Formats: sequence, structure tokens, C-alpha cells
Amino acid sequence: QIQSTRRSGNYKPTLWDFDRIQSLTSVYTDEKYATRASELVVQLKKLLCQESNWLMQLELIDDLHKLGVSYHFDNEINQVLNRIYLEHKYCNNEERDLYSTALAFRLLRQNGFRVTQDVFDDFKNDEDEFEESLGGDTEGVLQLYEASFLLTEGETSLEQARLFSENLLKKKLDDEVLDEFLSSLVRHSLELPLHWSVQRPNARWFANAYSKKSQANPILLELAKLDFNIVQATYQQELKEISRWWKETELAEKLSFARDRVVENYIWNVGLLFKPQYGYARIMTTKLFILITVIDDVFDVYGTLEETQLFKNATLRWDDEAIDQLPYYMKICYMVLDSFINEMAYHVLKEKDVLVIQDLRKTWGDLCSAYAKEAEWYHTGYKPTMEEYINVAWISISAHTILTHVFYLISNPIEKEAAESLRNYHDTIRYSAMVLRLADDLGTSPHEMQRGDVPKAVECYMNETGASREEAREHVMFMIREIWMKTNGERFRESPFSDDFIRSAADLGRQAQYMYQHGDGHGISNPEMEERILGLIFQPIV
Ligand SMILES: CC1(C)[C@@H]2CC[C@@]1(C)[C@@H](OP(=O)([O-])OP(=O)([O-])[O-])C2
Ligand SMILES: [Mg+2]
Ligand SMILES: [Mg+2]
Ligand SMILES: [Mg+2]
Ligand SMILES: [Mg+2]
Ligand SMILES: [Mg+2]
Repeated sequence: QIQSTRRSGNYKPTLWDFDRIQSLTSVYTDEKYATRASELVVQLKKLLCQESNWLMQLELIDDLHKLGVSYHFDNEINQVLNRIYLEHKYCNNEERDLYSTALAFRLLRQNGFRVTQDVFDDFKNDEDEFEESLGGDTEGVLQLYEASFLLTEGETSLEQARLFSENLLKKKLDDEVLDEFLSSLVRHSLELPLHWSVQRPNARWFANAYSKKSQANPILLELAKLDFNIVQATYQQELKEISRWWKETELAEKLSFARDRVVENYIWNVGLLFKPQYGYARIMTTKLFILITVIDDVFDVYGTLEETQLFKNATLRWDDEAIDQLPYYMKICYMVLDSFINEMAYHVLKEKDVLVIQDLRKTWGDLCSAYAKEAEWYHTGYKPTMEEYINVAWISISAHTILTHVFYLISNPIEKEAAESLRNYHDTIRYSAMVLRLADDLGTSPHEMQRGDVPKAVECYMNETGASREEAREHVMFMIREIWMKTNGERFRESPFSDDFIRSAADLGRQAQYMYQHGDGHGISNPEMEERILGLIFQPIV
């Protein structure tokens, strides 16, 4: 049936209004802070390279990652890990312990070194099960848990390690009194393991936790706080510019049914493009996220079936005649989108001498075609099978559109082979899209089903198998783990893409798992998300 009355997304107005964003200010733009930070970086580089104890080096590398400052030490970290890998210290020293073995395994694999899961065989009994006696070593079991998320397809020993360590850690939280720092780490990782966590948004949490650690390194703690606050000052300037652009479009007023989520859309890009030097890229990809959010609501909430087909056609043809047929509110969307695409294409042409306008239009045409398919299903009441749904929804989640913009903004030069792989929806894109889609469905589908939307992964699984909602959610989490196994395997295969792009693709999925950890953190604020945003953008670490 064709909807006669218009629906709205019933989304609340933004929590962060224009004036509040424009009033953001920080003392950390002062040069003296950057000077102090670079002094601390020099001191820590010396400490890292001159440390004779390889386990201490690994612990420092892990802390640098957790505190969001490892980007200052990329070369030194690679040198240290390379030496540890070549000298095989982590797997043939007599007093092998689980803690150092698991820590080394994770850090080496994360940096692309092939370490076999067999290093954990020494910790198993004759029945090939992990020794119960390991339960006494909480730190070691926690490291085993973290390491198990690096598994690739077929590595059953690591899957076994995940189950073994997860059960033990949960029991410890219930039965034992752990020291405050350790129990906070255990709780944090049981919610989201390190390998599935975006760096920068989690840095503040780790800085707070780390300050409770006995023998915390004071230089490291000072750098972590200082770097966080300096980068936060940069974020504030970027957000002000985006907020001014959003206000000038007047889309919040003209399309009041849609989500007005400037800050939340920016937070996605803090996770996706966390290096400070990617400022312009963050500004552009946030504008992109804002447009995707609005146009997604046009298709999911407000547009009639007929109108959604018109908008789809306009993004397939990009000619004036197609625009004329659009209703006013869609003309508005189309014109903002068209000028954004031109702004993007002009920047890439100016900076990198490549004309990408066709690529940008194509990915939007693909996205709106997927949107239109879902709208058709919704309006006609068709219930897709899980397979039919996934084939459309891994496109409609907009990962390819997002990563196309990331690619053209951070790649220099733009490699032809990589651009071709991107156009062909390379597996790196598909895996990122699948994690984003499945995490998004877990976080947003309860609200989407209330207002009316196409059945999502959870609902499709329930329709197809008769499973309960809880069983269906479990199955979707299983699907996310499966995708991560494939993503982890990609790390060891030849790739046409740069390390930074591969990382951004994985971080897009990680950011989704972060945004939806406590419900729909994007569309419907929750206390945890609100606190995270205050900590990331509005309040420096003291
Ligand atoms: C950034 C995004 C991932 C993209 C735009 C806002 C999102 C949070 C999501 O919004 P949602 O309505 O949940 O997407 P979908 O479920 O309609 O595909 C789609
Ligand atoms: Mg220790
Ligand atoms: Mg609104
Ligand atoms: Mg939607
Ligand atoms: Mg949608
Ligand atoms: Mg959704």
C-alpha cells in the first residue's frame, strides 16, 4: 500500500546546537604544548629503542596503541617488532609464559608478521585443551583473550582460546577480587576486545584507566594527556567548520524529518581517520556522512515509493531533466549532493591531477539503487530472505561510498590498480561493509522496526528460521566474528591498497561496533555515548 501520510523518523533534535559548537575553545592550541609534546616523544623513542627487555618493549608498544599516541612511533615500533620477530624471543625462551607469548603474538600479527597459532600449544594438555592451571594468571589469560581475535579462517586453536579465556575472565569478574586497574581492563575487553576497538575514541578511557596503574610511566601518561588535548583542539576547529557548512545548507529545517547529527557524524570520522594530519579529509567525510544520514532517511522514512524511484534515477543519470521531476525536498537534497561531489572532485583534481567525478557519481548511484530496492520491499511489504537482504544491504550501508571518499582523500599518488579494485568493490570493502552493516542492524533495527523499515539482518534471520530475537542477535554476532576472520586473513594477502587505507576500512567496522555498543549511538543519544562525546570533543583531560 502507498503511504498517504508522511512519516517522520521521530528522532530528537540535536543535543549539540550550533552556538554550543561555535563556542568551543581550547588552551591547547598554544605552541608551548606542542613543544612539550615533541620533547616527550623524543624521550619515549629513546626509552623504547634502548630498552633491553623485549617484554617491556612490547608492553610499551601496547600502551602507546591504547593511549592513541602510537602514530608518533610507527618507525620505531616496526623496528622493535621486526627484531623480536626475527630473533624469535617470544617462542623459544625456556621460562615461556602465556602473558608474553600472547602479547607478542597479537602485536606481531597486528603489524603484519606471520606468527603461527602453534605458539600456544605449550599451554595445552594431552587432550589438546588449554591447561586449567592457567586460570591463576589473570594477565596472561586476558592477553590470550585479546590475541584470539587475530584468528584467521581455520585457526580452531585460537577459537578455542577465545572460548577458554572468555569463560575464565567472566568467572573471575564474578568470583574474585582483582586489582582495580586489571578488572577495569578485563571488563572493557569483554565488552569490545582491543583488536575490534578504534584507537582515538578509546584513548581517553585508557588514559583514565592507566593513571590508576601502579608503576605507570609518568612520561607516557603526560604525553597521552597532552597529545589527546592538542588533537582535541584540532577536532574542535574542524567541527566548527562543518557545523557552519551544515547551517548554511538549511537542511535541518528543510528536511526536519531527518536526523540532525553533526557531532555524531564527526565522531565516526575521528575513528575512521584519526591521524591529526587528515583534518581536511575528516571535514569532507563528515559532510559525506551527514548527507548519507539525511538521504538514508529520505528513502527509509519520508519518501513515497514513487519519489524514491525518481531520486534513484536522478543519481543514475545526473542530468537536468531528471532533476526537474523531483519534488522540492528532493531537489534540495540533490543540489547539495551535487555541489558536494563537485567540491570533492575539484579538490582531488587540484591536489592529485585526477578527475574522479564519475567514480563519485557511480558510488552514489549504486547506493541509491540499493536504497530504492529496500524502499520497494518496505512499501510492498515484501520480506526478503537473509541472502536477498545481505546482497542489497552490504551496499545500502554506504561503506563503499564512504571508503571511495576516504581513498581519494588520503591516497597520494592515486594508484590506478587500487582505484580499479575500489571500483570493483574489492573484498577489503566488502568485509568493512559487512561489519558496518551487521553492527548497524544490531544497534538500529529495534527503533527502525518500531517506525517501519525493511526487515534487517536480525529480523530476516527470525523470519527465515523461526529463531527468537535473542538467538537471531547471537547469530548476527557470529556473522561479525566470521567477517573479522576474513578481514584478519586479508592482512597476510597481497593488497592493492595502502596500509592506511586498509586500516581505515577495518576502522569503519570498528567504529560501528563502538557507536552501537550501547544502542543506537548515532540516532538516539544514550548516556554512554553522550559522555564519550563530551570527553572526545568538549572536555580536555585534566
Ligand atoms: C553512518 C551510517 C552508517 C549511515 C548513515 C547513518 C548511519 C549510522 C546509518 O544509518 P541507518 O539508518 O542505521 O542505516 P540503514 O540501517 O538505514 O542502512 C547508515
Ligand atoms: Mg606487568
Ligand atoms: Mg531534525
Ligand atoms: Mg536508515
Ligand atoms: Mg537505509
Ligand atoms: Mg540501521
